[in-house]
Amino acid sequence: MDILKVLSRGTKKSAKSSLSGGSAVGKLPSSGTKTNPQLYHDEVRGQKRKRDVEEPENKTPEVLPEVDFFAPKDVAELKPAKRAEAKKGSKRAASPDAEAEAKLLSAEECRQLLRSHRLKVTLLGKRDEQHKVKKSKKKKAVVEVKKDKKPPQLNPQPLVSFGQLRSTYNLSRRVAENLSYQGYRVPTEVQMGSMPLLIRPDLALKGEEGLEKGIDLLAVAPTGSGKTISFLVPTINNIMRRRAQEKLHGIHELEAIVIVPTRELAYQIVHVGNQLVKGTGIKIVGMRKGMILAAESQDIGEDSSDDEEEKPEESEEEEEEEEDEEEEGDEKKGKSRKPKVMSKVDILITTPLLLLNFLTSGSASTQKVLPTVRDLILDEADVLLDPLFREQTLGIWNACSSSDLRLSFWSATMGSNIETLVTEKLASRAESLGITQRPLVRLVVGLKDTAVPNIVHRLIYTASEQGKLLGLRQLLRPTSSIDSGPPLRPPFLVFTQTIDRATALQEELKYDIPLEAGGSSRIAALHSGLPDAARAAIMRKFRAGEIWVLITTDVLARGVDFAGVNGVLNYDVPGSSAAYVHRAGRTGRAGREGGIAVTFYTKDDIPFVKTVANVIAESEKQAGKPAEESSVQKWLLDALPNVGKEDRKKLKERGVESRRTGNTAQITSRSGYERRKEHNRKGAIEGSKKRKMEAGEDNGKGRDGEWGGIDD
Ligand SMILES: Nc1ncnc2c1ncn2[C@@H]1O[C@H](COP(=O)(O)OP(=O)(O)OP(=O)(O)O)[C@@H](O)[C@H]1O
Repeated sequence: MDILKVLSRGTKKSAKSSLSGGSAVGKLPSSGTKTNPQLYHDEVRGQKRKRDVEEPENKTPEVLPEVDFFAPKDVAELKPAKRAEAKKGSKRAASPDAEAEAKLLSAEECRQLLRSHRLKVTLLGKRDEQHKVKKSKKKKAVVEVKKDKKPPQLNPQPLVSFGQLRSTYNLSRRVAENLSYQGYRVPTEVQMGSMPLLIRPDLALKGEEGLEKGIDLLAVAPTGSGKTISFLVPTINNIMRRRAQEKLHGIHELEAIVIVPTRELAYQIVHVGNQLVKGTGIKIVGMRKGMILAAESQDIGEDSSDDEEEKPEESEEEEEEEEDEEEEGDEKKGKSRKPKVMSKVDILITTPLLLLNFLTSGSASTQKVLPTVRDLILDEADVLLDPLFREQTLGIWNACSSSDLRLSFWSATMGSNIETLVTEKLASRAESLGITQRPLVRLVVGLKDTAVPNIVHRLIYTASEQGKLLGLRQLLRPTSSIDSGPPLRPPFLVFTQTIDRATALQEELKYDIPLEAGGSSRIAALHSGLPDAARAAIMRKFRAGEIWVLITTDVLARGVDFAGVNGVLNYDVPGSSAAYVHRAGRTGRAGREGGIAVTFYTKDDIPFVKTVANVIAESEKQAGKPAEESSVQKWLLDALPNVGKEDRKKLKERGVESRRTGNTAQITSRSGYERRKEHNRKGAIEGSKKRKMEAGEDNGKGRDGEWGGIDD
């Protein structure tokens, strides 16, 4: 019965959890222990950090609230005293611009504070020049050019506390209150760096010629570091400020679009956004198939027939009901659902193809444009600008025709190729519109690209595929632990390379959990081959703690926030270092300790393990772990072969080849005879279904051009 006890632990919501048996267990993400969301707070030599002196609210982590990990952070859940406190705080803080300026930190204080939080802000823009030189000159010349043209570093005002959003940056009172209700106490590094830049660039970049009017932003910050709040709060606030200035009350106009790679992430952002817009009148909507938005047609130069078509006014309740239904999926309602005219959307959250389909629907000679959009946000920008989605994403980007458009790009991983693409695209857009290009600022938290510093990493070699299965079963046992480190405890995520393998692994493990503990209902598989309703239901159950082991593909690798997930198991090696970072980053969110990422590898994976091993080594280095204690010893790093460019590309696109076909593609503990018998039982219909699914997966996309699995 031990397994029941162990698995039940993951679902407890109280900080005084029933976890027992060692301090490591007490620190699990699901246990609700206090945490500090700031990953980096190095000492600044010879200077006490100003925020420690000035901001009592910021003295924490001791006073951080206990977190109810799986529950939505709803205002209604907060105690009345806390609500009143939040309200008082935000009212008290109102102040005019002059006062705000007086509160700004000196340039040196900014520099010190940014440095102590490992925040690096640079002005991009000259890179294209560097690249041209790189191609045409010899190596020596390149080095010289690079040295000379290092992008200039900036020291913008960092956000020292959330209270400052109101007192210094004049954030809308409502939004400040809503943010306060979330229970956050200190801004994370990415919030420190980005929010002033996006809310009040004139203050944050005071004195920086040409930047005060506003910037485009490329932000690279670790997984789970609060990027969603970083882009949503400024976006909401900018809409409110502009409407207040122009005395536009009670209107709805599509002003901001957030593009994300998966529908799970879209729903999640709608949910987070809805907490922030309560009482503001702003509507955040998730894009759905058949939804019609207000748009202009580019070719005929006037509104097309379906533009601005008003439907009878809906009551707030009706609209809210519709949004709630999104999570349930459209399938339930059948295909007869009519396309709907949306007249009330201020912020749209969408996957690329859904919106592009709308923009390109209708006559082939017309293309719809969205001139009212002033904020275009690419969350998980590197994947959205990867060749897989690039055309779709750029299609939307091109349709946002406002000369005031502000762009921001967010991810935990951003290759230099993406930076170059963004820089070039911004320049060509400015040229074609005949406008001055906004400056592009890059903000990096920690070291660019490569780390998940606040979790434990383990690389485990098994002699065969069967060994991995045994290993996973071992991990499901209550007494097991990995080496001498903390055990992997449910709830956790298991990543496989393909949809087939996810399904097969679920089949294989479903009787491993005793009936008394919920049996097979505790294990589920989620992938892009499932209908919307099933995906939404699984997500809901996992968040509610009803599912303990969720087997999935890379469809859940990015952005999805399961605060109480204790660990990630890479049953199959990820296809790139970025894929490892994003998968591993599903645990240890908001600085929570005790998260663990385990990666199994077999001899088939050896050519590709070095990328993962490097990320682990870098993560541990950033976390301050001495090299001799690293879980990837130097001898292993030295011994692992380097991966050639071509192989890396192939792996990224297709995964480990042998796992797509043949014996090692199967996950099973059954004998060959049993497997053949089972195989013969499968009918032709089943076979054709499977082929369709594989076709969708082959190009890395699931249905609707969504992020589906392999690739990164
Ligand atoms: N200042 C804060 N203090 C504590 N928790 C926070 C803070 N800001 C955000 N969070 C919480 O941190 C978690 C992760 O936030 P979010 O999903 O925005 O991360 P992310 O940076 O977008 O991660 P990813 O790169 O994986 O998409 C969320 O549960 C969010 O509620």
